[in-house]
Amino acid sequence: MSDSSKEDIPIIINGKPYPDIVKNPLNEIALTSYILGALFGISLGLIPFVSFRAFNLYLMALSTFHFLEFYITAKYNRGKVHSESFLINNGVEYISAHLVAICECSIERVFFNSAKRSDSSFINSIIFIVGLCLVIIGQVIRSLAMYTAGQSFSHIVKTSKIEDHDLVTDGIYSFFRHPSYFGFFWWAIGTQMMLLNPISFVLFSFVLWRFFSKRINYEEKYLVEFFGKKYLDYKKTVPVRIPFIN
Ligand SMILES: C[S@@+](CC[C@H](N)C(=O)[O-])C[C@H]1O[C@@H](n2cnc3c(N)ncnc32)[C@H](O)[C@@H]1O
Repeated sequence: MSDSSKEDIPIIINGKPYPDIVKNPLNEIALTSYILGALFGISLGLIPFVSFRAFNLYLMALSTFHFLEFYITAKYNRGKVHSESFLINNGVEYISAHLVAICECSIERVFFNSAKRSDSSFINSIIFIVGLCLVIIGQVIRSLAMYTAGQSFSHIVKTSKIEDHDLVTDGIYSFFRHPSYFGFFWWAIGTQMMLLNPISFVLFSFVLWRFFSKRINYEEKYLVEFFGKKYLDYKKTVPVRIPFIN
């Protein structure tokens, strides 16, 4: 993921953390927000005129996700907000996975048109609806996690404890041990179900599961180091709820 030098100690003004203007070039933030808003608006506006509506919904889900990553950080964790908080530059694997998904649905749309239609069979309709629900629920859980963790949330895993990092065990963290990962996992899988993309569905499930399994292990080593027995007790009582990750 991104460069850790962007996550330094926050600037404090009147006792409150304030977004660092150097890390938040206003022209870049404004342009990124404009592009994400335009993508959302154009995709929504074209829905009545296109036959593959799931693709428009997918673009709307993508633009909403990236907008909210920045917005929630700016609102509830403003000392840590920076231009990369949009998480658009989320690593080669992330961008490649979405490019593969777009290629898959374009190719299948040309060669297996009826199999891509959510109204062509009962099974397709169910997969599409479940996918849409996962996207919405996944997004809500992810955003709620960022809001609940507040200043303790950081897009980059902390390897040394900073002063404003408290252990969060309330709200959505009392039901999921890693709610933002749980939300992202199902959001991403949901996008591929919505698109009726069998290959990317398997690819996303496998790659994300492996990524979060390793990431949680790594993250928890530091959480135990920072919070000791408190974290171990929390770990014992609250599950991750991503299948086969303890
Ligand atoms: C990208 S956030 C993800 C948080 C959490 N894993 C989740 O899925 O909601 C990563 C940062 O959150 C911190 N973190 C994870 N769980 C935490 C908790 N329960 N309380 C406080 N900080 C936590 C980690 O130390 C790490 O620096």
